[in-house]
Amino acid sequence: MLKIGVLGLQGAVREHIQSIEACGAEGVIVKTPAQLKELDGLIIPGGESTTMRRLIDKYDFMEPLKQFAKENKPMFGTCAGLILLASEVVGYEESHVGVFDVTVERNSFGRQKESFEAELNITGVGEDFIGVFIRAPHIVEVGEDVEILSKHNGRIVAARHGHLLGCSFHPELTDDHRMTKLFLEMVQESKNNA
Ligand SMILES: NC(=O)CC[C@H](N)C(=O)O
Repeated sequence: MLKIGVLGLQGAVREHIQSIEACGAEGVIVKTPAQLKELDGLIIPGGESTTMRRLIDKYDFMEPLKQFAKENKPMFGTCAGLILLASEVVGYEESHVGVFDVTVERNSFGRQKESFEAELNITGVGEDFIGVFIRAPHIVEVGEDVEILSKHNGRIVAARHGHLLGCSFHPELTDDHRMTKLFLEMVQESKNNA
């Protein structure tokens, strides 16, 4: 059985665990860097990226997270998690984990649209996926080898680069587990290749 961790420092952790379990994998709440060693894949959840970053530093997660990506272990960042994985964040000099070759902009859907739902078509997932956007970032630009999976109103809201996946919205907040399933397929693929 695949073992998927959810970084458990802050944010929508439990909902991701439920989605992972609904897809038939084992979900683990990750509280210490040592736990990363036993995982096949890791989800960085939505929440508040600045708070999560502070906790990543406080609990010495930064190097182990970079190492995890370097070992080609799949990572999936949702909303704030996407911001944490991105190689560039608009308006900030430094990225956070910085392993995902995309530029993101925070809170980029405007004040009047702090939170909304939208029907999305997502490559590899399907049509009519309800994306829940909460003070969501969007992807401004992607690197050469990054595949754009979905756009909303012309803005990129999901992308994949090899073993890395990111989306602007919160797939764990609906009962539609197709996005989690896509990630689990990536994890299985990477495990088969290892
Ligand atoms: N729902 C979310 O994860 C919001 C992300 C938040 N706006 C941030 O910048 O971290």
